[in-house]
Amino acid sequence: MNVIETLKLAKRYGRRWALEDCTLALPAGRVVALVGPNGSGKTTLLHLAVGLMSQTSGTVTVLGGSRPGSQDALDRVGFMAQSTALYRNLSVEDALRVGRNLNRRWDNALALERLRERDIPLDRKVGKLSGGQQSQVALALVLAKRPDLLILDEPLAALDPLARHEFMSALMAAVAADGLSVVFSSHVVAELENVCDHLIVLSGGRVQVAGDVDDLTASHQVLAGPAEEAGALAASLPVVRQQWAAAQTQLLVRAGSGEPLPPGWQSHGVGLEELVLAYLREPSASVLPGPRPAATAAAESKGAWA
Ligand SMILES: Nc1ncnc2c1ncn2[C@@H]1O[C@H](COP(=O)(O)OP(=O)(O)OP(=O)(O)O)[C@@H](O)[C@H]1O
Repeated sequence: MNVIETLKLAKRYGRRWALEDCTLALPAGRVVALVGPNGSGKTTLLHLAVGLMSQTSGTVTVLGGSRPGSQDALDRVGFMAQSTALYRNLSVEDALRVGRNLNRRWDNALALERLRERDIPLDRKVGKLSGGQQSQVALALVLAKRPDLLILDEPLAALDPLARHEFMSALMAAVAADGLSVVFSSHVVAELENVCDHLIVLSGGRVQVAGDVDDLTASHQVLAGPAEEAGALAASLPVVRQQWAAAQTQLLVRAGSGEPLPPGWQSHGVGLEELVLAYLREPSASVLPGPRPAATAAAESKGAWA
């Protein structure tokens, strides 16, 4: 099952396209990182997936075919907006009460346990808590919905490094305990490595990279060697990014040809951060090896997109 599936999804604000020709299939059971520069369309994509706005064209479904905003999706999708969107004048206890009244699958005991573990006082007004505590309250509330899919829009943006670490630990513990699927957008590229197992990079409203992290890192490598031979080598390989340092050149390439490297050249593997930064710096480079959405396959078999 795909937890989010889009087919040629597009959104226009006035005359400006925020998202274009977006075809994705995000498999269940993964922690998906959605990365891209400011204004690349991350929030737009997430808001379309939770049904907070409607698309200009194309389709989007969640959890194997539900329409965003439908009762099934409302019950099973948890969403944490960019600004945690809590009522600042409510006490934590009252925020729990509101959640309990609004959600059919609400697990109050789970929320209380999470808050107690983090020493968050239930009688304190949400607005009087620190930013880190507020994000922990928001996480406790959204997890109390017992979602099958959790969508988080830049959950780390306002947090210091320690609070970021605590937030991600709490999130990963919940993923391990409940097996839920997570999609989150983030600018904190350095911290994705140990967290996500699927990656989407958006650039200028278009999908630039999509795939499982293991596949992406296995299908790229860095070649380093003398600058004078770099041109000929680069011409024969799919180069994502080329960098120069003194007499050395580094090429980040997609799966090499298997041909032996010229003398003086070495290759090594690539980490997720290096890979993401290379694609962010080269918006014209693209790799889309992710699984084909079922909807795409169905449409193609009917000749709809021929
Ligand atoms: N309500 C709106 N009205 C008009 N244009 C909008 C609106 N919301 C977003 N946009 C534009 O759509 C594009 C994509 O915005 P979006 O917020 O989806 O990007 P983002 O990748 O989430 O950015 P950031 O990382 O800064 O949060 C941007 O050019 C933005 O200016």
